[in-house]
Amino acid sequence: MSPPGDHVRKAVIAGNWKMHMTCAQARAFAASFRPLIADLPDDREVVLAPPFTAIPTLCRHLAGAGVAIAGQNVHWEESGAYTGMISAPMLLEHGVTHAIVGHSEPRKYFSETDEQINLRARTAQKTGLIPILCVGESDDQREARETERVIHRQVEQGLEGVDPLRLIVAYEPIWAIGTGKTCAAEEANRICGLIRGWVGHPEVVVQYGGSVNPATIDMLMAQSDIDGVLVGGASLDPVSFARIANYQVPVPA
Ligand SMILES: O=C(CO)COP(=O)(O)O
Repeated sequence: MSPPGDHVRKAVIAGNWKMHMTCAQARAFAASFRPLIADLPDDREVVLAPPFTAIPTLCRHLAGAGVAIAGQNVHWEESGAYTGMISAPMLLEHGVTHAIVGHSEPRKYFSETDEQINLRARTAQKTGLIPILCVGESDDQREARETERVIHRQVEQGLEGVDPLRLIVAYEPIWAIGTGKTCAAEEANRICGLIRGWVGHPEVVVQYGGSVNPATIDMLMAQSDIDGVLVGGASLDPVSFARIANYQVPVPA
């Protein structure tokens, strides 16, 4: 655990657009978003993960704005017969710097395993991308009090052979994703602290994700072990995502 409010790690505010946004919509977003983040304090970084098709547009229209671009996934091979997939060199060619791996949606809809996710994370690092490894328990697992066991396994298997210093881990409880139910800040902080311990390096950046919005961001960022957020729905609107990026930690009374 870190002392409260002592953020030695740079905060990382990331948006995951999932399967939203055409190139035209990404262009309009960039035009509105750019002036709203012009004066961000330098204690934080902003990352956006658009769909693959909107990556070149977003890279071009946010050039010089201080926004890093992420892939929403990355294959473990650098090329090959994998119809429909995108490799790390393909992302790097456009200036992409990060890649989400192990998000609960591909885990659920495409049956991604911890072993595959580990291969993705390793390939990402090997080629120079920073993996954003997502972990988190389902509602049933939470009810069955399996949260710690599930996340411990995801961290241990997902990060085998992965360098903790070129890595972000996002704690995304599945029951909080897209439901409007943000995990209580103290509970999210507790799990993020556990994740830091399991990764075994105090400098690893640990984010929280799950229904983060402009009303909850300041309290989340006030927590000692939450170094940033991974935002879905609220990152589609430039005003709300800019408000999240411009978070202000409340000063204790
Ligand atoms: O899955 C998420 C980010 O990766 C969270 O999505 P929401 O912010 O829409 O709950």
